[in-house]
Amino acid sequence: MGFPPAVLRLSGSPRASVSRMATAGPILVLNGPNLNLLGQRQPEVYGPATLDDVVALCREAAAGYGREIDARQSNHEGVLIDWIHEAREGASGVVINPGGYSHTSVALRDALATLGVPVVEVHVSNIHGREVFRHRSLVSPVADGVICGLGVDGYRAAVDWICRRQRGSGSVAE
Ligand SMILES: O=C1C[C@@](O)(C(=O)O)C[C@@H](O)[C@@H]1O
Repeated sequence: MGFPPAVLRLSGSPRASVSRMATAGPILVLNGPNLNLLGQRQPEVYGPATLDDVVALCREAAAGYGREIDARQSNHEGVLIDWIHEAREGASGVVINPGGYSHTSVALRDALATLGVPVVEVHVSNIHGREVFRHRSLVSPVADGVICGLGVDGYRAAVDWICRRQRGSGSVAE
């Protein structure tokens, strides 16, 4: 059975619920290769919003819960991995659009699998309605939820979900 045009799969996986919930730290919003070109790149696929717009809407969503965003973008796999390692120390959650690395990077997946905070994978486009090579994400199995096809609103939904599930947990609990 295929996915409908817009896919929102958010599961409360045991991984995040048993994990370290450090809600004091910022939510890391990580964007991978070519996402710096949002708004210019294939607007018929990715829409008119820019990466700055994405960051602004994430900050707005987080601010509603008194939370902060740490937004970063890189075109380099190793840099993204280093930032995920950094997130192990202080981030309270990760929203990641791995771009093309979603479909190729075992290393990125392995880095994400080391995290003990909620991870949501976001794709602006509906990857399941596009080329077959985009249908499989190596990252999805280690994410708590996957949102695709909602345009940049998917980022807002991801931040909102992390904030909601951590609301009230306040402090670090092992
Ligand atoms: O760079 C991207 C963007 C994307 O992650 C998205 O947001 O829809 C989908 C990927 O297949 C593509 O390589």
